[in-house]
Amino acid sequence: MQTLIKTEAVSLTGLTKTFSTSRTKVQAVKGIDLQIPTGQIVAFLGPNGAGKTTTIDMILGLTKPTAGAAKILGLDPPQAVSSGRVSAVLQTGGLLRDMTVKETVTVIASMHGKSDRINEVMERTGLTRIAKRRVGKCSGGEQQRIKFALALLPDPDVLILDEPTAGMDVMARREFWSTMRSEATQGRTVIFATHYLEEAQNFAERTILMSQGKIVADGATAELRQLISGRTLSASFTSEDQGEQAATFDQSVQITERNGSRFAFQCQNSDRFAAALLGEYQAYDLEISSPSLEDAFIQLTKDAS
Ligand SMILES: Nc1ncnc2c1ncn2[C@@H]1O[C@H](COP(=O)(O)OP(=O)(O)OP(=O)(O)O)[C@@H](O)[C@H]1O
Repeated sequence: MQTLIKTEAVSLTGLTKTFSTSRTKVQAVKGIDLQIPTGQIVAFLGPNGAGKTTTIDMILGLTKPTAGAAKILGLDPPQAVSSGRVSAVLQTGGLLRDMTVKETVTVIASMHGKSDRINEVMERTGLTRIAKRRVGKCSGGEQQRIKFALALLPDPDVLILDEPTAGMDVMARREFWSTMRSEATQGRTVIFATHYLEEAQNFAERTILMSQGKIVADGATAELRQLISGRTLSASFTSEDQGEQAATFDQSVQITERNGSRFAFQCQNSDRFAAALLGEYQAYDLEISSPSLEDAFIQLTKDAS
């Protein structure tokens, strides 16, 4: 009987990268172990300097790991990339400014032997209407879309995108993700790095949280959402006693900061608590905020240690 072994799209073992400069050593990635099955849509989420780009560069074979290994589709990165089964949209890497959008797509398509896909890919990535524009005249967001089109030309099995919406406004971002959604079908693996929790929430089924070169959480995006679903409410009271009283509203309420008669609380049921603060507890100057990604990282890193 034949045994079918399913190849992982990406497999990282003890992946480590240390950059040495004349003065210091920066441990950008600190021993990551990770398996991404084919067909999964995965977000690498993390603040600046978390190690997302370095990890992606190692997956693509653009940087050599200091220790450990990266495999993509069961192959060494350079082999996988040259097979045309892996494409990337990177932050760096320029386009030729004097060429038009259509010329750019045409040149790369002919290099891949995919000239038949030019019109389809341009249409799908919304480039048809700016086909004659010179690349140098395109906005940052439009240039990102050109890179995206180039990455789609070979019809790759694995698509890797490093902050693909950098430089796009809210509308352009929305449009980009709606195009992406239709591209992420038929078993294509999509891995993207982002700073935006919202992008991970809306698009990825799995989110890998990175902080300071390590994975601090890895799971279904919906679970992550739960984890940071609480709210912070800040309010002023007529007396400190009133603020302390308010903290007894329910078990989820915790005082996180106090400054005289101004208090900050964390709680789960923010709507009900806000109503009680303004009514029952006679609070004023109420502010409600969601925990930032940074807050979540601090919490998760604390939990992990
Ligand atoms: N070539 C390099 N030489 C020295 N340090 C580097 C180099 N590349 C990255 N680093 C450092 O490694 C750490 C991780 O950087 P990396 O770019 O991977 O993070 P990131 O999560 O992608 O951040 P961003 O969201 O800002 O792109 C940072 O501290 C960065 O300064």
